[in-house]
Amino acid sequence: MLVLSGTIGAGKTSLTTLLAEHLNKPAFYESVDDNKILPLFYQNPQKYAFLLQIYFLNKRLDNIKAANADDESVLDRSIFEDSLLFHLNADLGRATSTEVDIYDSLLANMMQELPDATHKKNPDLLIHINISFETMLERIKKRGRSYEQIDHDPSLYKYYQELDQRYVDWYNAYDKSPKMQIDGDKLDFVEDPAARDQVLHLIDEKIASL
Ligand SMILES: Nc1ncnc2c1ncn2[C@@H]1O[C@H](COP(=O)(O)OP(=O)(O)OP(=O)(O)O)[C@@H](O)[C@H]1O
Repeated sequence: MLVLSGTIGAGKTSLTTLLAEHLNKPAFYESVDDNKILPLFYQNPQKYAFLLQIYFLNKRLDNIKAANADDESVLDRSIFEDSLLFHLNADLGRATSTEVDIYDSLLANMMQELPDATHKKNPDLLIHINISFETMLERIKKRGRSYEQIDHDPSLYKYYQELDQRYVDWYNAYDKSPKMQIDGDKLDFVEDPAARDQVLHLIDEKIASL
C-alpha cells in the first residue's frame, strides 16, 4: 500500500490518480466534498474538532481495509497526518486533554498490527509532497473551497502557517514505513508533463529499492 501525504493543496489527490494509473493499481480517495462535518468544523472548531477527527479516523480505517486487497494500491492521505492536525487543534484550545488522550489511544489501538493478520495496516511506502507555505496559500485560493479561504476567516492564516511548520517535524519523525519526499514546488506534476514523468520515475525507483 502506497500512501500520499502533504499539507492542504499539496497535490495528494492528483498524484494519487497519476500514480494509480501509472502502476495500474486501484486508488482510494478521501472525499472532501461530501464531508458534512468539515464546513461545521471550520465554522466552529471548538465544537467540532473532536467529532471531525473521529469521523476521519473511521473513514481512513475503512480506506485502509479496502486498500489492503492490493499491495500497490494508492491512498490519497495518511491516517497519521490526522493526528498532526488534531494535536495542532488541541494546542489551539479546540480540544481538551482528555479528548487528545482518547484520540491517541484509539489511533494506536486501531493501527496495532495483529500477529495473525494477512495484511498490514501501516503503508509499504509514504510519499510526501513538500510544498512551501506560499504555494499552499496559492493552491487554497485557486481551488476556492469557501470554508478554507483566508478572506472568509483571517485567523486561518496563522492556522495554515503553524500547520506548514509542523509538517517538517512530522515528516522527519515519521517512522511507520519507508518514506520519500517529492519537491512539489519544483516538480509541478499536474501542469508539467516532464515533471510528472520525473516524479513517477523517482517513485518507481524507490518502490524497486524496497
Ligand atoms: N484531520 C484533520 N483535521 C482537521 N482538518 C482536516 C483533517 N484532515 C483534513 N482536514 C481538512 O480537510 C480539507 C482537505 O484536506 P486534505 O489536505 O486532505 O486534502 P486536499 O486539500 O484536497 O489536498 P490535496 O490537494 O493535497 O489533495 C482541508 O481543509 C484540511 O484542512
